[in-house]
Amino acid sequence: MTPYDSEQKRLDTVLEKIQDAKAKNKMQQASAVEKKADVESGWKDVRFKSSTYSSLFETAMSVRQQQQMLQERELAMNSAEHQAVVLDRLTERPYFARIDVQEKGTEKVDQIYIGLASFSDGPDNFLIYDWRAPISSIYYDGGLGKVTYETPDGKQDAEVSLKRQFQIEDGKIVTIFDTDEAVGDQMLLNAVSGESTTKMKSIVTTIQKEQNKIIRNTAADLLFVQGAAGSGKTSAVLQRVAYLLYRYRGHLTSGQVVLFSPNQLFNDYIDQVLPELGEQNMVQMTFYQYASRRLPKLQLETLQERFESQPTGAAKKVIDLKGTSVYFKAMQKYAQSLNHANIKLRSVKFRGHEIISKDKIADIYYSFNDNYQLGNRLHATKEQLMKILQGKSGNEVHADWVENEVQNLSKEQYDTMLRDNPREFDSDEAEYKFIAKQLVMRAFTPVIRGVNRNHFININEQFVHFLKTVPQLINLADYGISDAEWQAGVKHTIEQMRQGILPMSDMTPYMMLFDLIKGSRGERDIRFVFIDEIQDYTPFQLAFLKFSFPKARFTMLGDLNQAIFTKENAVSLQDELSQLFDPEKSEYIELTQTYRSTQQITDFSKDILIQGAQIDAFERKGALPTISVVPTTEAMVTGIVQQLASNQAAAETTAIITKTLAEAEVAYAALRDQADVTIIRTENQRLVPGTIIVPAYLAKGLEFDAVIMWDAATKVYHGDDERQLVYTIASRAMHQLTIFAVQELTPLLANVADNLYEMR
Ligand SMILES: Nc1ncnc2c1ncn2[C@@H]1O[C@H](COP(=O)(O)OP(=O)(O)OP(=O)(O)O)[C@@H](O)[C@H]1O
Repeated sequence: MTPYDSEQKRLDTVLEKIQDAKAKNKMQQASAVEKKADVESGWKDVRFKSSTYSSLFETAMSVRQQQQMLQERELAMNSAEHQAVVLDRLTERPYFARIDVQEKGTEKVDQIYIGLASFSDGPDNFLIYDWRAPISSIYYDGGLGKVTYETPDGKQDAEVSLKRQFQIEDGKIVTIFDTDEAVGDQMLLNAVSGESTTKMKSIVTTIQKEQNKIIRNTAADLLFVQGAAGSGKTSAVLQRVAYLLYRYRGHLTSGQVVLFSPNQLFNDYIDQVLPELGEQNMVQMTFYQYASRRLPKLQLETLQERFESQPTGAAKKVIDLKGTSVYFKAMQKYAQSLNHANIKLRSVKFRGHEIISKDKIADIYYSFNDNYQLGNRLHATKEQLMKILQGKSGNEVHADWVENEVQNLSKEQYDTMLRDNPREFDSDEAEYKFIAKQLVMRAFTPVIRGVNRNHFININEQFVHFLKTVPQLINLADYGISDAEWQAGVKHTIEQMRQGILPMSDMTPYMMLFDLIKGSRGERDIRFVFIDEIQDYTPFQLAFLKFSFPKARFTMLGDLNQAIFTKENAVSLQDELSQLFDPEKSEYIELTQTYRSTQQITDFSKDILIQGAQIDAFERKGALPTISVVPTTEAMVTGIVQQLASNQAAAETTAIITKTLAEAEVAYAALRDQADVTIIRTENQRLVPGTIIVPAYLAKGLEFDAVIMWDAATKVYHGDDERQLVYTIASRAMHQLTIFAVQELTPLLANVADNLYEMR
């Protein structure tokens, strides 16, 4: 029998067993549904009686029991349902690889078939191994011969005698491919040659050795991945989430994994990968969304505003300082000092009148001894304030307004207030008192809530006070900032805050200061935090995130070549991180091989950079990028329309990438009557199939078959600090890169070697 025949025979057997399992699963599901229906009918027996406290308690118990039973049944049903989904998936594609392994010390050679999920027809008889199982790692890690792999019990030695890859379609083996390398190049080429879609796909069959390291790392507190554009950072990290959910099954849920992504479009782009792998998506958000959730009342500067404001001179220096770890430390020092003086307060008011003055609150706040931490101090202050409020509310019963309100109650209102209370009072006075007390309590509720929510801390004033104190905490001259320049910055922030706006550079410090005053202990439930495009975060933001998720392990991905916001700061990022995380528990991995683009596009993009990190193109041939310098915008539009038609004929999805939103609008106005185009204006928009027009800062992390760069002229891209932006734009293209410039090509592209592009 040829290997092909014997593999097909085995496949037939496995598929049959999967069918059997499906039939069994159907029965389990039916019985789970039945049981759930039984429980649901039990609701009829739950009586709602509430005339006395004890019967209320009894009802609650019985409801609780019903809920618990329902939950259990639902769980059984879900796991049966989940199993059904897994079985369906396995029917479609049972496995994609096989390795023959002999573990050290044993005689037997095991045939390990690897697929998206495990499948066994009896205890310990695995017909398919999950790609995340410890032994499956061998497949990704190396070729034939001696190998070592990690198991939960430590390292295991083994010998690999066969590595085989399969392509299976509709239950038939289409190709078999034996290899002695990690993952055969041919297979990888097949995988990356496909056309782009609006959704990212999983890379489970072709994970590369270096990526496998990222995916399976469980030891590091900080895993830092530097990788060129298109080197599969995002892909690896999504596989890593799937791996972690598998590895810590039962102890980790997808809700305890957070991914900070560059923009909402990117969230959209990647949201199918985990479901495709049979897992639920983790929590995904942008830093901006995170901040907005925490500061709902303030209007935060948006990505567009941040990108397009491009401050220079002193303003830029001030902003840069606010992103440093020095600033972070200064803030911590400042917060400490609040234990002794300068806490900014607001009086507590009741019905428009001050009932506890700022001075009184300050007296309380500073009445606790020196070893109180800020959090305890605040807590103890709150307790005192509550006591005071309790006393005040007792006295308030006799106030005139209460008497007035009691008089003005309608009969319905009055009766509602008496509901569930014995109607007989000893005296009219007792009844009056009862009603009055309720009115007072109702009026005090917002006051109590306000105290509970720390409204007596004047965080805005406190923040401004911090800003004003900075010159005493940091030697501004070290950052080339004069006192006057700093004060001008403070003034700007105050003006913005008066309008309810918080500038981007103040956003994180503001949250941090409030957290410090509250003694916040962070979100301790979150176990893994992923940050994509790390080069766009400031050291302050990273320190803040570490503080906000104290129990989490961090995976940070970035490409220092693509730092479009922080620019030159990016290089020092690694040093900064070593201050935040124990170097012993930090791991740095570099991905240099790129998969996204053709060799021609990668070589071209690479040449845009000066002193860029290493980039190795994957050998996939394509057309040279083209550059057209045209006399007018009209000529550019004509050229783009032609290019779009030719891309469309080749079934390539195109993105027209502009520098700013304003340019995107110009492009859209010029093109919309001549071609079918959609403009992406904000990060909250959905990605759609077809040609899109998008500003560069929203295209981060995305990829397209073809990219057309809108107006790469000198007047648009002038500064050397825009080099990374140009690189980011060029590296979004998979197969085709077309660049237009009106009148004069930007010097940032003029230096690219002549043989790397075609001039049109
Ligand atoms: N091992 C792999 N097998 C097949 N395809 C891969 C592999 N790794 C990456 N790719 C593909 O390469 C492309 C780029 O990957 P990805 O978007 O993860 O890169 P990235 O490093 O996050 O890029 P960027 O920094 O530019 O956002 C994707 O289409 C992805 O599917």
